[in-house]
Amino acid sequence: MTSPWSDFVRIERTPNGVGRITLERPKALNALDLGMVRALTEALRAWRDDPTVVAVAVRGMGKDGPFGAFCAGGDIRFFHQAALAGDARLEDFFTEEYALNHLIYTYPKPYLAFMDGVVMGGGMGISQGGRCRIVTERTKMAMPETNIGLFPDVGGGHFLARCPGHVGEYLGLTGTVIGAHAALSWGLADVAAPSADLPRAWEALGTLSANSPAAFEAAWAEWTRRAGWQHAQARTVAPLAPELDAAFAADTVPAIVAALDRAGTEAATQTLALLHQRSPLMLHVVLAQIRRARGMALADVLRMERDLVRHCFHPHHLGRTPAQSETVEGIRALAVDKDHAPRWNPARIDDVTTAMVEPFFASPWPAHAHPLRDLR
Ligand SMILES: CC(C)(COP(=O)([O-])OP(=O)(O)OC[C@H]1O[C@@H](n2cnc3c(N)ncnc32)[C@H](O)[C@@H]1OP(=O)(O)O)[C@@H](O)C(=O)NCCC(=O)NCCSC(=O)/C=C/C[N+](C)(C)C
Repeated sequence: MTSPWSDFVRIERTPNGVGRITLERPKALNALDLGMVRALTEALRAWRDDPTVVAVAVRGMGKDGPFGAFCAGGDIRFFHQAALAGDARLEDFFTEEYALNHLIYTYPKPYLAFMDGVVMGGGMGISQGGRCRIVTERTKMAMPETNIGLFPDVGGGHFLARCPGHVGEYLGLTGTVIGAHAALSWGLADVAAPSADLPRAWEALGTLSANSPAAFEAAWAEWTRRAGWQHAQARTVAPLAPELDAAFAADTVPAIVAALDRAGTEAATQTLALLHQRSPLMLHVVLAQIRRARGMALADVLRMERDLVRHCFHPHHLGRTPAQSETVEGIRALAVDKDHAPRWNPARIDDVTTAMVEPFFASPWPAHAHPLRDLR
């Protein structure tokens, strides 16, 4: 049945105690709106507290049926409209989405994410905290937010900071799209499956016999091994190209740019071209976000990101209104006017100052009034 919170979320519980969720908004690549976030949260809380439920799985509906697309992130068109209209639901969305991400990370039962097709932004937020993150040859994974004048949130600081070497900075700043191989190598997936296997795997969830979450996890692991799926432990880590890793180790964005310029390889030149398309302001913010997140617990990372997203849409410290925010401009260019020509402000990486970046990290709320104060 569809959730009472959203027609875009189908919720079912199999007789053997597996909660199954299907995102059903294929025309927007299953982009998440507030109703979908609430539907997921309510289902997950109910199943967490139901002793007869042993595991949960989530997938997306593609244009030709189940699978083929997981989730392209938060509904950026809604962000744009809501920011321009001063719609208070935007703030609720941010708080509730981050709380959902935290719920998934701390979920006491196996959470399986079938990450077939597009997995971006908020799609990473509802999968990276899972215990079994399944990718396929069709997976297109990214944290593309610098392309829309935003930053890799939904726990991006947490999971990007934990990638090997300086992969996290590379992915977060450039928004590069990766496939199954890189996702497995860099700790962003647990198992790779042929997409053709997914329908029977989904059905198998309803047949595995397990009377506890631990027994389910063991039975599922055995099923995937028999199916010949490739587990992350079996892989050697494929590093980022050495010149990219060295460049993204630099202390500042201009120093990263200079290092890529000096390296001059094809990979460095392509990476440099990507960086020059992104919001210069947000490149600086994202570098600081990932570096700070390395020393922080998940709940603190999400609180920091909640502060950052508030400043992104209310950039008073830059003397700008919500309508003049870098994010509203980035979404306009990508998904509203679709001219793909954002007018970033400042336009040049070298023109971003510390005084523009540092206030993003000052919380607009005292600790006792923070919207995510209860996360542990
Ligand atoms: C590269 C993408 C994913 C796919 O490109 P494509 O060419 O294969 O498909 P197309 O762009 O035509 O998309 C099909 C339709 O889906 C709509 N769409 C796609 N993504 C979204 C989205 N995130 N929100 C709303 N609608 C979306 C797209 O407009 C098309 O609709 P029409 O046919 O024009 O009616 C490409 O779609 C893309 O780059 N999408 C954006 C990806 C992105 O930036 N994701 C991150 C979003 S921010 C986020 O997730 C953070 C959330 C946290 N928080 C809320 C707290 C800020």
